[in-house]
Amino acid sequence: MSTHGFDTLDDLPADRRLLVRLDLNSPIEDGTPTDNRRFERHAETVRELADAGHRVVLLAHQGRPGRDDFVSLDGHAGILAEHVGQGIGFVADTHGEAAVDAIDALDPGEILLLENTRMCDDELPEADPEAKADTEFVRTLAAHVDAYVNDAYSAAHRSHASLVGFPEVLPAYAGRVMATEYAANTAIAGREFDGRVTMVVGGTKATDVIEVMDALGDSVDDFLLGGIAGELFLRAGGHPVGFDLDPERDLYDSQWERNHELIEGMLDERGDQITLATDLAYADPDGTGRERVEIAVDDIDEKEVSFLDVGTGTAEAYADVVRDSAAVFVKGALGVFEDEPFSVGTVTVLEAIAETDCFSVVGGGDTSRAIERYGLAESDFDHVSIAGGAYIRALTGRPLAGVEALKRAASR
Ligand SMILES: Nc1ncnc2c1ncn2[C@@H]1O[C@H](COP(=O)(O)OP(=O)(O)OP(=O)(O)O)[C@@H](O)[C@H]1O
Ligand SMILES: O=C(O)[C@H](O)COP(=O)(O)O
Repeated sequence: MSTHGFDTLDDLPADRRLLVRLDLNSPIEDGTPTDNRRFERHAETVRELADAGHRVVLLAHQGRPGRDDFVSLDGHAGILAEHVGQGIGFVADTHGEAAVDAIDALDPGEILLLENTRMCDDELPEADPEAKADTEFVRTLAAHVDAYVNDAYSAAHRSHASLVGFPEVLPAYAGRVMATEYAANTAIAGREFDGRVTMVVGGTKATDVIEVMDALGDSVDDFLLGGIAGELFLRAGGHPVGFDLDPERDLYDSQWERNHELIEGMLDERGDQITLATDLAYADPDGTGRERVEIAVDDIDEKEVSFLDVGTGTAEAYADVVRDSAAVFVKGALGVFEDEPFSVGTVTVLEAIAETDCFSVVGGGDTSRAIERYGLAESDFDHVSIAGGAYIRALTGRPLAGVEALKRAASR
């Protein structure tokens, strides 16, 4: 058993038929997943298991039902195979006859990916591990394998069937990514810093970050906000931003409903710790759609456009705070950095972190991609985590459901 209280691949017996949970949740462009660090890192675990002669059955999720990024894992199999350097079979079934037949037909060293776990009704919503273990999904697949490996650290904060159900009924082990990320993020949670501690908060998952901001209020001096969370805080301050203008897209309003009381309370009680954008950028509707236009927040008087980045003045002010910090934690991008005109906020802040001698962690499956995309060196950051929600929750010292399940399995 590892010092963290769970078993790892070092404890795994030979010649197993393994169910291996990865997190391949990726940005989807035109229905297809885009390659990213998650494939590269998980490929090492998968290669190690296949090379050792195990039969490897992979589980992963993509998106959420009802969202544009809720697609089949067909495309993921090909990208992962490139990184592993070996063919990966794919079956468009989560736990039916086709899935079970394909599992039973595996030879030693072969790899199979099953369909998006979230296409099975038993996977979501969150429930306690015993209830998840008692689902048809878990009972069916568990009967066709010998052991379970969880490598999906970045999804370990979710109490879903594929993360907490299997370790209740099978011998369970942490994969290499799980063990490495857990060790790094847990060590960060216990560190003390001699100087200002800053957290840069953005991205689309405002609900995740707002809860964590509330919990970390005593250990972080400055929160610098962008992305969807940033706009929801501006909305709470009475600005006409942070509303869904496209009825097809649900980015702001439901997260506002869920969090506005918490946001208002934080602004009242610790508003001096929270820095919001003073200018924002949007795409010129009269241009090609990619031309960047900036506007001061105080000059926005109607809900007319969707904002895609913080403004240049905000980005520079945030970079100044970074240069004056002993530690900087990033969760979520300050804008839609994938579209270069709207990368200014994210890249300006990341460059300031890279140039400054502060302790730095950049987290988030999407956000960590900005480092390579804009030519920054990973070595200029202390830790680049492929996890988003799990990494920031770890900073609060809160347990992760998937990790707790591995610990229970090891103690049985
Ligand atoms: N104003 C905005 N409007 C729409 N999308 C935005 C905006 N600002 C940032 N984003 C998007 O946020 C994404 C990154 O944040 P996200 O919340 O998905 O976190 P993450 O880094 O992927 O972490 P996790 O691993 O939790 O998913 C980027 O892909 C970026 O395009
Ligand atoms: O991408 C992630 O952060 C994880 O895979 C969790 O995804 P979720 O936020 O859709 O549960």
